[in-house]
Amino acid sequence: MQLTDKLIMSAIRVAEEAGRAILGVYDGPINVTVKEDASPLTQADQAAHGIICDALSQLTPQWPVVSEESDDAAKALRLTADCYWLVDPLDGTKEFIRRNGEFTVNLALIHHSRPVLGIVHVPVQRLTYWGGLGLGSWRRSDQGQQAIKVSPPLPGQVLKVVGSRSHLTAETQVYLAGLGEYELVSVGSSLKFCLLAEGRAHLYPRLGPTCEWDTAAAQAVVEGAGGHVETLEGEPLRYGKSEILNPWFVART
Ligand SMILES: Nc1ncnc2c1ncn2[C@@H]1O[C@H](COP(=O)(O)O)[C@@H](OP(=O)(O)O)[C@H]1O
Ligand SMILES: [Mg+2]
Repeated sequence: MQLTDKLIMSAIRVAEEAGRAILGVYDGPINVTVKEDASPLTQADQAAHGIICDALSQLTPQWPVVSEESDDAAKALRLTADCYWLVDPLDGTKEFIRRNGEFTVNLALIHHSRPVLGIVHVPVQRLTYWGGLGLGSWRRSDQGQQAIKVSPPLPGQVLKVVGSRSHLTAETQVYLAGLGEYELVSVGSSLKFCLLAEGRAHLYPRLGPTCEWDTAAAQAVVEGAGGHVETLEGEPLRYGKSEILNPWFVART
């Protein structure tokens, strides 16, 4: 499978277009409904989902699109397709509803169970991260574009840890208590991975539930930046598992 710059740039434009639709909702009244799994859904999740599914289906008709907001038949494609887009149109819906800016648009290309390309767009910051193993990782904002790399803690430096703002579990707190000295920054959505990928955090332990679409794009960005996203057994997170839930994991430099 060939990932050309043209394809990557086109997919980035799709994420950014979805981001503009999300901001259109963010600036007005937000209608919140509750899904079967009790998680919130807004008209912004649905608008972004529609834009992304339509645009990616046109861009790469050979690869199915599986989104958090897809129906069950489309979601099941992740169990059989060799190569597919895995999308979270609006990660951090709770942060979106709170209007704290910590939400992202996430497009991952999965090939043979691995995220080979990830795009994470942060609408409020007009900021996009992308990358993958063998591609490197990049960030682009109004200030310009640059390659990004993870930055392991320097000797004597306090460990910078990122954790969920809305879903920090007791198990994660027990893990943190075993770390010695650390500084915890709470952030919503897949932004946590991006802070690690660009060297602003050292560790993101997630001993709690996430779904495959929450992690795939940002895992590719971390891996392209030289970092790792691993289960507690030290295996890279994989996709197309029989369960949509990921095992607990740690993202690290
Ligand atoms: N009990 C649970 N089961 C499955 N996924 C959960 C969950 N609690 C949180 N998540 C996932 O965590 C994501 C938010 O991550 P964070 O807590 O790091 O901001 C949510 O994404 P959405 O906002 O897209 O629903 C959701 O998918
Ligand atoms: Mg999500």
